[in-house]
Amino acid sequence: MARRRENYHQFSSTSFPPPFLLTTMANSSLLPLIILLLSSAIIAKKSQHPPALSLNYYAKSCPRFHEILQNVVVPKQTATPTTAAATLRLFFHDCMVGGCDASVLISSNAYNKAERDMDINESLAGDGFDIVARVKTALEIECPGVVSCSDILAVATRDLVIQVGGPHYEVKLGRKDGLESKASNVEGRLGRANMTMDDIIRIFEGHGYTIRELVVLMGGGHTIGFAHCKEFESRLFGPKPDPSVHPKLAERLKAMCANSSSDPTISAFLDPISAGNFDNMIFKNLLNGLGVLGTDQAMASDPRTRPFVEEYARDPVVFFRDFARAMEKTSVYQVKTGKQGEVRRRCDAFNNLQMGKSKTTQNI
Ligand code: HEM
Ligand SMILES: [Ca+2]
Repeated sequence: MARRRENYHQFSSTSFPPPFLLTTMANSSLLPLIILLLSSAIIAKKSQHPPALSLNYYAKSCPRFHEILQNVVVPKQTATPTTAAATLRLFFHDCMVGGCDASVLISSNAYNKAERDMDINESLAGDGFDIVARVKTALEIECPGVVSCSDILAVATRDLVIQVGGPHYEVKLGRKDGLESKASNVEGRLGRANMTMDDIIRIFEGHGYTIRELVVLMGGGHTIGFAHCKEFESRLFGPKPDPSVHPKLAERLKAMCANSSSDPTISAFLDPISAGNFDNMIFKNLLNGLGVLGTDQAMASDPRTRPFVEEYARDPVVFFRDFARAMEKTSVYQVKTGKQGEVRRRCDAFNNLQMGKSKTTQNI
């Protein structure tokens, strides 16, 4: 009773409305907000945002990761200089199809026609697959089941780009290997050398790249490596030879590809002037009609891409800076973390060999 009086006294003498009523009012107006916060916290906990990638992901679980990788990569590139280009293309073809998740490394089996058996991937050179497999074997001895094939591919690519003279960029770690690899996922996600610039731009924009990034990636990618005759022959021999091919280059390529029907392995350097080095020569070439692929040459004629070709031909520092940024962006594209993937025991097979059996039978 006394308390009630006391309270009453407080109400009447100090403030109106009384504090307890104020709190209640405040509570009631905040109630929807509190409910919202609580429910979103519950939802967030349920959907458990996947962990982010980090630079020191293997610092505790496999501290010698990078050293072990380098012990395989450096001598392999020295002995087989085609490795860098093979690995860079492999990495790009992986990332563009379902993200950088090593899906391109999976071998087909009786149940599943995998990405690597799509025609566009059949020309991926063996050295890229080989380097990942060898690094994986070396790592499994020291830290079994720890390092993903997708992290190996991403870091090997970066190190090989540097080894052939390209720029450094950071590669965050913690990617998981994908649980799906279907040939039917590839179409429309990678460009082909006979496409129009409209098609190429559409594909790159679909992946979230600007036209500037398209030019730096395509040019940077093709500053090293080879193309088989079938990728550019129509520019030389077709009913209407492409007038944008420099006559001297046309002559050389024609002589080279004369017997390509009997030997389909014949290939030409994508950058005929400085093939082995990662440099901005490819852009200078394009301005002089020395592009081997039709799509590369088209970057120099299309008004949407030409300004960037000119800029990179002029300024190797800007080219390196932009290529590094675009590669760093590529390396985290649609990556899988946490339970979205796995760390494969071997890079060419899912841990569960029956993976996707029922879903993928129709691909065969
Ligand atoms: C839509 C754009 C692109 C098209 C149409 C294209 C097309 C091609 C073609 C036709 C080849 C020759 C393949 C062969 O005959 O074996 C090739 C090779 C290559 N591409 Fe691309 N490419 C594109 C973008 C890229 C990008 C963005 C990169 C990397 C950043 C890249 C990296 C490479 C490399 C390194 C090679 C040489 C592979 C080797 O020597 O083993 N390409 N590309
Ligand atoms: Ca992939």
